[in-house]
Amino acid sequence: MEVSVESGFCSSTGNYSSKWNSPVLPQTPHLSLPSFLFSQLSPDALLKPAFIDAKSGKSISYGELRSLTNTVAHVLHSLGIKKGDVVLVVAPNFLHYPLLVLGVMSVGAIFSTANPLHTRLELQYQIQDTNPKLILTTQTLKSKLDEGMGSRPLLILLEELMDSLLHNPQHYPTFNVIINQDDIAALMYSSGTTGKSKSVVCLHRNFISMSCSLRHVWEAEDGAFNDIYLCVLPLFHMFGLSLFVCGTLAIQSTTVVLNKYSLEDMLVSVEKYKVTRLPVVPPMVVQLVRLQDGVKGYDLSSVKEVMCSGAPLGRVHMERFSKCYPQMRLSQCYGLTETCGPITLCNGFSGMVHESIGGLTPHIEAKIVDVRTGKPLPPLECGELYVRGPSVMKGYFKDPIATSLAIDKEGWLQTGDLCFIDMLGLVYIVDRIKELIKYKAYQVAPAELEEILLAHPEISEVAVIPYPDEGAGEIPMACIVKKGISEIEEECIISFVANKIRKVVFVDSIPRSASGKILRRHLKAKALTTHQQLQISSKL
Ligand SMILES: CC(C)(COP(=O)(O)OP(=O)(O)OC[C@H]1O[C@@H](n2cnc3c(N)ncnc32)[C@H](O)[C@@H]1OP(=O)(O)O)[C@@H](O)C(=O)NCCC(=O)NCCSC(=O)/C=C/c1ccc(O)cc1
Repeated sequence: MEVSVESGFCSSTGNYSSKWNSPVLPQTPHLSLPSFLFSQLSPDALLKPAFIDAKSGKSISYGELRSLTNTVAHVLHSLGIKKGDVVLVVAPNFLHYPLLVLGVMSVGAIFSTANPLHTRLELQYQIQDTNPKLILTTQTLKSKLDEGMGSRPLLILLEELMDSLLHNPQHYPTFNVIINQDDIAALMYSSGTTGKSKSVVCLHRNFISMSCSLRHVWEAEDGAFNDIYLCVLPLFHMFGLSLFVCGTLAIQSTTVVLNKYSLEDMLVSVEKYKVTRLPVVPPMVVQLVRLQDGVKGYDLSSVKEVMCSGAPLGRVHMERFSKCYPQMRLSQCYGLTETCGPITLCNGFSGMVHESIGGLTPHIEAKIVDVRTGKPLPPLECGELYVRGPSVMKGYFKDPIATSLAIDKEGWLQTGDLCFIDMLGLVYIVDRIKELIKYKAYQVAPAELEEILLAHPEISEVAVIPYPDEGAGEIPMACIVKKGISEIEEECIISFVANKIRKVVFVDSIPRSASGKILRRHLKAKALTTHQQLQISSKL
């Protein structure tokens, strides 16, 4: 086999392998993510804060995290939660969020999340899909979950649960249940490459390997144990969850948690806690550049690295950022909900790599596949990125068809992203093939909005596509064919989908392939020019 040391490309298989030497993954079949993380705890870390609440300064040490995780497991058990039951958490970030994740997993139950910004209908869809036995939510969000539930799961307020846990501490023996690495640890929602959002089955094995990889890569840099991370990313999505439950706990560093992102709160927290690493999504980078004058009053000198992911970051923003903040390294990483966290990272690569999303993380293999021929391509040639490795999901929950379309028999996951890999093994994203819109780095599935819009009596055909926007990255735009003599207007359409469409263009027809599939690329180009023309004429 001819494997290039520089690129990791094997000319006989057409596969790229990670350039990292691979950390040993635990082989014992009986292992959960929490027991793995706590088995690695060093005595030095026991009194060290694992998480700090940015606003109040309250913290939870590694020792407390371990004992409280055990308490949560006992409490959930006493509520009738058993191995394999789904526990849904609908909440924004808070100090004890990671504790709940670990507690649910420790009882052998399946942790699931929902975006607290979801509408009542979206929450209902998720509840019907995963059938949780217990929902944990906040007082403010309760009313969204209360009404219209069919067979009602048990609902507990997080404020009450946390209050009783923290104010009546009890000493429990170590909770004992056999959990296998191949048991399901979490169900997380993703749009995949096509269609409506689906529930991704993440095994303990997936998260354990993610923890091992992140630790291996992050520890390669000096001082990882003393790093202070700021968590401004939502923990109910995989980017945040993987970094702050699998990653930072594995290297036993400290994470400062912000309940809700605002630029000002982020800057105050960076200064107050001397944050060293700042994982962000592109809209935050854009804001840091745009509002740089307001940033000048803050001491940000502690920040070594800003790690950006979740959506593409335009070259122009990277350049502006590097000019404004020359002391901070801006790096990108890349992952999908389906890969249970990052599978490329820039750590370990020096020089001008900031346009790349980094090199493959340990144990991850990749293929760049020619979209027309299906053949693997060598370095510098562009095709769809396929990945394989121990953190790749088991599949989509109760959806073997979607699973087989996403993962082939050899275990390759189709990412839906058009990429190339250079001679140094660095990966670059060129375009997106999948039908997905990234609004503020949140995934928006066109099929979901199209289904709602088609139910409108004055709409005969619709296609939802991404439209570029500097602040949000992309906004969902609906291309609408009106029914008959309808005079329906943009505002009416936007409010019909609870404001989830931000622009509308009216078209005569939706271009489709011979098999009836919407030709989105064609439409994107056409809608873009039509919209620009409309904008120009409205300014005249
Ligand atoms: C800080 C942001 C960028 C801006 O904050 P904001 O302006 O205060 O906005 P909000 O978060 O309060 O509100 C979001 C907006 O998005 C809308 N929204 C809210 N969820 C939705 C929705 N699912 N549909 C469609 N509209 C919505 C919501 O209605 C609202 O609309 P609007 O007020 O009109 O702007 C914030 O949006 C934010 O935290 N975004 C991050 C999203 C995020 O974590 N994305 C990652 C998803 S997981 C993934 O795809 C990748 C995994 C991954 C794994 C490993 C890696 O290394 C890399 C990646």
